[in-house]
Parts: sequence; C-alpha cells; structure tokens
Amino acid sequence: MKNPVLVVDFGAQYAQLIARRVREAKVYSEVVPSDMSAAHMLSREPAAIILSGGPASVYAQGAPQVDKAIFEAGVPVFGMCYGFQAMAKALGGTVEQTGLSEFGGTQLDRSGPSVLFGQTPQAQSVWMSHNDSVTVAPDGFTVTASSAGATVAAFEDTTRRLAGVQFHPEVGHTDFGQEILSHFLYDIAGLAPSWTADSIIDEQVAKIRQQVGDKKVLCALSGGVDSSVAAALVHKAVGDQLTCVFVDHGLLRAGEREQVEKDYASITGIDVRTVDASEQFLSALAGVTDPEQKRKIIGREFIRTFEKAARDLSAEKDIEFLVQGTLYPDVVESGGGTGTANIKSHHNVGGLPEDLKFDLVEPLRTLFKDEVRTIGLQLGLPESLVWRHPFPGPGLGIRIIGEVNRERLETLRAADAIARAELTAAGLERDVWQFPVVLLGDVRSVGVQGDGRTYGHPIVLRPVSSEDAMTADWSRLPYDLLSRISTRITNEVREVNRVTLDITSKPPGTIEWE
Ligand SMILES: Nc1ncnc2c1ncn2[C@@H]1O[C@H](COP(=O)(O)OP(=O)(O)OP(=O)(O)O)[C@@H](O)[C@H]1O
Ligand SMILES: O=c1[nH]c(=O)c2[nH+]cn([C@@H]3O[C@H](COP(=O)(O)O)[C@@H](O)[C@H]3O)c2[nH]1
Ligand SMILES: NC(=O)CC[C@H](N)C(=O)O
Ligand SMILES: [Mg+2]
Repeated sequence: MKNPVLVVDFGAQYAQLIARRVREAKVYSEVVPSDMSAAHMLSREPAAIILSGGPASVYAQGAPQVDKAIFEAGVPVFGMCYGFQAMAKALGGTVEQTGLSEFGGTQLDRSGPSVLFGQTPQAQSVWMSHNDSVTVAPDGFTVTASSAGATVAAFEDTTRRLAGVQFHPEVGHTDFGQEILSHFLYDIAGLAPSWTADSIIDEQVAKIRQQVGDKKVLCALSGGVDSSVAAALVHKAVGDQLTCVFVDHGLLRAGEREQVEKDYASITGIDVRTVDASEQFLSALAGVTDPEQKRKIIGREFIRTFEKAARDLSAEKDIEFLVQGTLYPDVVESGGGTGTANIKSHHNVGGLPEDLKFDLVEPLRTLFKDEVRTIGLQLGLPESLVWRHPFPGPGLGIRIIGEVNRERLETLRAADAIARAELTAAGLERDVWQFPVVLLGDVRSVGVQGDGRTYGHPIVLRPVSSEDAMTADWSRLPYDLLSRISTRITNEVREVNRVTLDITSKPPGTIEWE
C-alpha cells in the first residue's frame, strides 16, 4: 500500500498496537523489523516513521540503531521509548542510565507550548517503562515535558517534523495517548485522516485480483466473522471463481452446521459446500491430550480436507489458492511477529502442515477484529453475522481438557448450548466478547444428586470482555444469570455435577483453556 506510516519494531511488546492506533486515526500503518535497511524503508515512500520501544539499551554494543539517512530524507519521525532514545542518540543527544527507572502510571509535567501535546493538560498521567533516559536533547529540539525519572520526557522540532516521547502513547493507560499521536500525524507530519473502510476494501479487492487472476479459489469458511468478511472481499474481487468449503470436523457447537448451511448462502449469495470430516478428525485426535499436538493435528486435517475438496471441485486442474480469514492476533500468538513468542499455534497459522501447497489468500492478516467488523458492515454483511462471537477453528477440541471423544463432545455441546441460550435470553450477547464453555474431561468431582452420590466432570464458564482478543477481562455477568446457567447445566446435562466460573484476565490466562 502507498505511503504507509511505518512502525519500526525494535522488539516492542506491542508494536502492532502502535500501528493499530495510527489506523484508528485513519492513517494506514504497517510494522517493519528494525533490521530493514533505511534505503528499503525509504523505497516504500513512507508518510512518516514511528520508532517503537524495545528491550535494548541504545549505548550497548550491537543495540539496534536508527540510520541517519531517514532524518536526512526529511521523513517525519516520532520516537517512543527506545525509539525516542535511539532518535536522541542518532541526532547527537545523550542517553544514559541515570539510576531512575519508571514503570507503570507516571505523572508527566508539560513545559511551554507544544504542537505534540496541543491543548492537553499541563499535568497528565502517562504509562512509562524504562531504565534509560535522554539527559540531553539533540540540537534544534525543544524539550516539552518531564517526569520525576526523566528530565527530558518529550521533545519536538516541528521545522524538521520530528518528535519523541519517553512514555508509551499507544497504551490505554496513557490518558491522552491517542490525542498526542493524532497531533503528530495531523499537525506535525501533516497527514490527512483518509484510510477508511472503503479505501481498505478497494485496495484489498485490487490486491486479490492481482494475486488470483482468472484462477479458481477455495475459501475455508467457518460461518464466523473473519472468514465471512474474507469470502465477501474475494467474492467482490473475483465473483464465482470462488467456492467456499465449510468443514464439519465433529468439533462444532450444537446447531452450527445447520445454521451455516441454512443461512449462509441465502444471506451472502455465495456458494458454500459442506464437507463432513468428523470421522477423520476424531480418529486423528483419539488418545491425544497435549494442546499443541491437538492444534497441529487439527491444522493438518483441515488442510487435507481442503486438498480433497479442491480435487473434487476441479477435475482438470488443481485449485492453487486457499482463502483464510486469518487476523493479526492469530499470527502474533503463533509466534509470527518479529521476535514474538509462540503462545499457541492457531490452526490456520502455526498449525499449518509443512507440506502446504496452497497459495494463501489472507486479506485480513494485518487487521484486528474490530477493523474486520467495520469492513464487514461496509460490505453489507448483516449485523447478526458481523457481531457473532468468535469461535476458534479447532472448536470444542481445545475446550475439552484431556482426550477428545464423542461422549465428551456431546456433554460439552449440551452445556455450551445452555450457556449461550441463557446469555441471549438475558440480552447480554453484545456485552460479552466471547463465552467459551470448557469441559474438564480429565477431572472428576463428587456430587450429591437425587440423594445419591455422583462422580462427574466440572464445567468451566469463561465469559470475557475484550477489544481485540489480545487482552481480555472476565465478564461480570449478573449472579442470577450465572445461577440459572449452573442450575440448568447440572439438571440437564448428565455427567456434569459442578459448574465453575473463570475469573482470570488475559494476561495471565488466555481466553481459551488450551
Ligand atoms: N469449520 C471450518 N471450516 C472451514 N474453515 C474453517 C473452519 N473453522 C475455521 N476455518 C478457517 O480458519 C480461519 C480462522 O478461524 P477463526 O475462528 O479465527 O475465524 P472465523 O471463524 O472466520 O471467525 P470468528 O473469529 O468469528 O470465529 C477461518 O477464517 C477459516 O478460514
Ligand atoms: O481460529 C482459531 N484458531 C485457533 O487455533 C485459535 N486459538 C484461539 N483462537 C481464538 O483466538 C482468540 C484468542 O485466543 P486465546 O486468548 O485463547 O489465545 C480467541 O477468540 C480464541 O477463541 C483461535 N482461533
Ligand atoms: N520500553 C522501552 O522501550 C525501554 C527502552 C530501554 N530498554 C529502557 O529501558 O529505557
Ligand atoms: Mg471461527
């Protein structure tokens, strides 16, 4: 895409969050690794460059640096934390370990007028996380703020369109972070808020046409939000070259297959085939208890199923392209960011088999769910589909702790259906991001039912609120609703004699249990 704001990732925890905040300001942004050469970055004709935070110390040997060529080219630059320090050093300022560290909420005091801070208060709360500090700003810069642990906490040189801050404007805990970032984008870099759902759709459609040409494409369609939006984009781009395949892997929730089969084509006008592969998935999963192994097996079986569908659909020539509704969180959790850890292998990214032959078409790969929902609505998809709760591709397979088998699936399906029905009846569906129900298949607990002893399995309710699934908090559902769910599950689902509520945020817990 043309003239992006490039976020140079120095190994920050949340580099993508910076890009996301820039996009919230309606300016297109992408993350690039810090070892990309200045010439390569400049060849993208960036509208601006943002330098992220990072774990290194700029004065340490081998620490990543900023190439001065970027400043000489006249590109507007905004440094944050490590990026601020690297910028100060590159331009002749001083960075030192002063012995004063700041972590978490910190008071920032402004001094004098500032384009970057605009009309924000003289004293404001920002989020800091640093050991090193800029002690002398480079020539030509005005120091505009300080904190107890950082005498130079912000500087700007609006003539050269450069600015930097020691704190993190991208995190929600910095009170005026988005405002400060917007001042950089609009008032220092001189950019306009022009990256909208419409412009994303146009660019993606053009890109898909270029990638696919006049060839046929297969879309892995789950009936969920992401693959529906991906399918709608591809359909807009190449029309009936597209065929969607919905896999019933035996790990679906009650009524899910029927819903996709009945509603999907009528809502979207897109051709959907169902493949029943439950036997194949369940026998591949027999005896497996390790979550990562389950995910890899499911990822592999998905691809084997699509390969077979591709052969069945096109006798003369293999279909080369597979559309997936992959989003950025799937990529980053699978360890696909620059230097990020593998938290869990999402079946559609880290769980793909090594011998994958399809060319992937993933128009949503750099986006977050809320951005995808906006695009879905713009494409004319109905709210009922766009606002569906996410449901993971591996389905109930990663919500049964222990071995997955038909009997346990039936138990979990029944409990899950009750929890969902009660949430809907209470009118609280939109207040909750997602509501996993988990069966502790390898745990038993004693109960007393009908005056007799039972020895059943516990169910865990895991309702969460979230903005983008990268972080989450447990939902404070009303007690009477929780009580109804508990009573119904223990009364109606044999094998379950105990219902528990998960009250863990993410981090430390992930949303799913496996
Ligand atoms: N049962 C399925 N049949 C075919 N493809 C699937 C199935 N489940 C998942 N996929 C593929 O894996 C991708 C990732 O799954 P994921 O659950 O993250 O997205 P989604 O189902 O499209 O959206 P949502 O997040 O709303 O559930 C999907 O976009 C789709 O391409
Ligand atoms: O399609 C998917 N394939 C997967 O392998 C997978 N694992 C987790 N999820 C979903 O991703 C979001 C974040 O999940 P976690 O907090 O559990 O990591 C939540 O919305 C999860 O439901 C998956 N989706
Ligand atoms: N969060 C950061 O970018 C930290 C920068 C640098 N490692 C410091 O400790 O000061
Ligand atoms: Mg899904």
